[in-house]
Formats: sequence, structure tokens, C-alpha cells
Amino acid sequence: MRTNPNIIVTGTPGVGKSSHCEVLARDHGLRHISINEVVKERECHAGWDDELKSWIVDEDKLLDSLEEEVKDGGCLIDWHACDVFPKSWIDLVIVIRCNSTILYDRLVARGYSGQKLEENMDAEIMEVLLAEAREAYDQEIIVELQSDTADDIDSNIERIDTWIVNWKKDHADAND
Ligand SMILES: Nc1ncnc2c1ncn2[C@@H]1O[C@H](COP(=O)(O)OP(=O)(O)OP(=O)(O)O)[C@@H](O)[C@H]1O
Repeated sequence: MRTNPNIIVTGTPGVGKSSHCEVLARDHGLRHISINEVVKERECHAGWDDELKSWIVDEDKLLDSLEEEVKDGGCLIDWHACDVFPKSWIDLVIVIRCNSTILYDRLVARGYSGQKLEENMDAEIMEVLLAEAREAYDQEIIVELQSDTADDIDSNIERIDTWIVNWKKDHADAND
């Protein structure tokens, strides 16, 4: 039984996943696992895709590499995809959303253009990550949070804080 929850923080690139994870990791001592970094550093890939300019993720290697860490709980899994992680690992799925005009400006500021920009914008507008989460996990563990402004981050963190406290309380009761 985990005494700390495992939380997926997902959403289109640029919506604010890392910004939320950094605060949650700092305030709750949760482990921020950036899957992009894990894939690169632990070589959980089958090479580099030159067209997409990204690693070709080997999902089996990725899951093998995370299994031990996740078993103990307390992980924040930060990635733009969520349905690869087994249901049994996950206690909460946070789907971060962003207004499309704001997201456009953020991605342009990062240097995205052409097809890459278009594909990410389409993904956000079409709610691709939300649909993926809804297909893969129980509806009651999925939370959709807006991240357009700094105030949104503050109120989202407050909401997640409350959820974590309640989760720990419920699980302490269950373990008694
Ligand atoms: N709610 C917000 N208000 C203002 N700026 C924000 C907000 N959320 C994120 N940002 C800014 O948008 C940019 C992208 O944020 P961040 O890196 O957290 O996104 P991400 O979803 O983790 O992206 P990726 O998937 O590419 O890692 C950063 O410059 C960050 O400061």
C-alpha cells in the first residue's frame, strides 16, 4: 500500500506541466519525474526521430525503468502522454489545459513553428490529452485544470494540496 500518491501531470506541450510539478515537488516532497528526461538519460528509446526531432520512446524500457520508483508512491509523472502507465500505478491524473491564444504565444516564444506548432495547437483545441486520460483511467481520478495565468497556478496548487492531504488521510485510515 502506498502512503504517498502517484500523480500524472499531463497536457499538451507548453500548458504548464513542469511549472505545476516544480511547486508540488518543492511543497510536498514529491518526486518530479520528467519523462522526457528519463527517456533521454536512461536511454528508454529506440533512437532519434530526425523528422519529429524527438526520441522514439520504447515504452517497455520506460515502464521497466520506472517500476521500482513508482512502487513506493510519491511520484509526479510529467509527460505529454498518459495512457502508457498502468492504472494500478496511478492515484490522480491532472490534465492541464490552456487557452489556445495564450498557448500559441508560449509555443512561438519557445521557437515552435510550422507543423510542430500546428500539431500542438490542434492537440490542445481537440482536447486530445483529456480524451486519452478519460479512455485510460477511471473518471473519478481525472481532474482538468486551467493554466492561463500565474493566479491559475496558485489556485490549482491549492486544489491539488487539498486533494493530497485528503488522499493521505483516507489512506492512513485504510491502513489503520
Ligand atoms: N499558468 C501560467 N501562467 C503564466 N505562464 C505560464 C503558466 N503555465 C506555464 N507558463 C509558462 O509557459 C511556459 C511553458 O510552461 P511549462 O514548461 O511548465 O510547460 P510544460 O507543459 O511542462 O511544457 P513541456 O511539455 O514542453 O515540458 C513557461 O515559460 C512557463 O513559465
